[in-house]
Amino acid sequence: RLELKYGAQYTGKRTDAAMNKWRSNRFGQFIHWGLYAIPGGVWNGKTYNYAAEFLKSSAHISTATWDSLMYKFNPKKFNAKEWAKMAKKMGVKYMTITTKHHEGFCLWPSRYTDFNISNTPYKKDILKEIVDAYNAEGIDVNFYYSVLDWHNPDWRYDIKSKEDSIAFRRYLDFAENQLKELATNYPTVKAFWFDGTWDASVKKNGWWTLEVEKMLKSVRPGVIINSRLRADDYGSRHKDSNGELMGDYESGYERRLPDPVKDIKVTSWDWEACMTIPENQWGYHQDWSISHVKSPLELLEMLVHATSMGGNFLLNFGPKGDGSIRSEEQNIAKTIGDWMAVNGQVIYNCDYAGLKKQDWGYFTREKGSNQLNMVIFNVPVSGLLHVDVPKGMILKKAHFLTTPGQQIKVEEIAKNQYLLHMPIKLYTSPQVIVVECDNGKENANKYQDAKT
Ligand SMILES: COc1ccc([C@H]2[C@H](O)[C@H](O)[C@H](C)N2C)cc1
Repeated sequence: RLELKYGAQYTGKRTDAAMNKWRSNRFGQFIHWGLYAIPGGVWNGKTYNYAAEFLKSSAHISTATWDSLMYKFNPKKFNAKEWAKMAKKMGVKYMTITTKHHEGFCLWPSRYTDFNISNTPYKKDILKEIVDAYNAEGIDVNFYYSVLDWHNPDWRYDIKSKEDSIAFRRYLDFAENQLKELATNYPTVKAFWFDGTWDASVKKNGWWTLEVEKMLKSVRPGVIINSRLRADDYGSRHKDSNGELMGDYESGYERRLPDPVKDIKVTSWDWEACMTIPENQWGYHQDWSISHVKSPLELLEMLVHATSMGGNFLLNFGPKGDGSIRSEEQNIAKTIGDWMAVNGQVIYNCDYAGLKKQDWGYFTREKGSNQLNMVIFNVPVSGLLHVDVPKGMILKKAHFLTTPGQQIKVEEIAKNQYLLHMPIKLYTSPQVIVVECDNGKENANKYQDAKT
């Protein structure tokens, strides 16, 4: 083991109330909103297919030109309460919003830069409106903050000279001041989602990433920090040079999910996957025909997949420059929300159930419950759902969540093996079966192991 000054500060999952709430939330809404939403991936009549929040670099736009978009930020159709109501109906328990993305524009009236909402035609503290509206709906609010900052002249991608280190030190002080400002002025913030920390300049300043984590936790006790902020003494990120996870949860899953077999070890730490609806657009893009756009059921399966492996799922929305929400996103919020309204109990406060993954779908289990949840996406033509249970676990009764009176046949077919008989018919949405189980006595050894 290496002696580290800036490595992981503790091992194992946090079990305090704030982290338990973060974990039980399971489903969150990511919001990417900034100046990039105004052009929406199109510049001088040309559509750029790369991520819309990167248009400044895709279209080689000067900082002066890009920054003048600030004078156009006046979202006439913005209504924080409507956003929050839609999110509530979608069934999210938390929301993470870009307070400042790589462009450096701040959605709050920061005293550390003029490149902020107070100098737009909108003027008002739009971040406060959003935080208040979501909190009023009972939704926790987290702040995304990009350390990478294209606007601030003190930002450096690497430290190659004395001048670089002096400038970058100024930048780190600026960023720490902004973070302290956010943690102080928005006291209900529950977590910080750091991004833009992959460059050499940050990796060479692991000490700062720990200082920021400590500062935020002293200003806002209980606050939760993602692993993406952190670099250790040797520039190792997310996990320190001893392989220990830094921050409070792993945030490396971006537009991908851990494999239910190969990555089963993620069940031993907290983690979150963030996901775009198109293939790779976080900020609003005018033309979604340029890539695959995930369907509501595709995204719902990802949410269940994440829960089944003990992780959170953060689904991204990119509001338009005028503050309205595009119809595809409204439709996804409605469809997922309708399912969550009936079946949310297999997601909220649920975790990895400890059973082997099966083809038909995913297991989840509520903390401390003797009830096993089965969420079925792939109905076998036989109607027979195979379940392998850990030694000592016994399956008793089963029924569809929505029809508790109608039993589903549970047939023990071999040692620690069951088949559940699902009525064969057309299913057009993910089905939920709840199974009463007993973790008690050893299975009666009534089956003969093959002599091999
Ligand atoms: C270089 O590849 C990148 C860099 C940054 C990202 C940013 C996106 O803009 C979005 O904010 C995502 C969460 N983040 C990783 C994505 C891909």
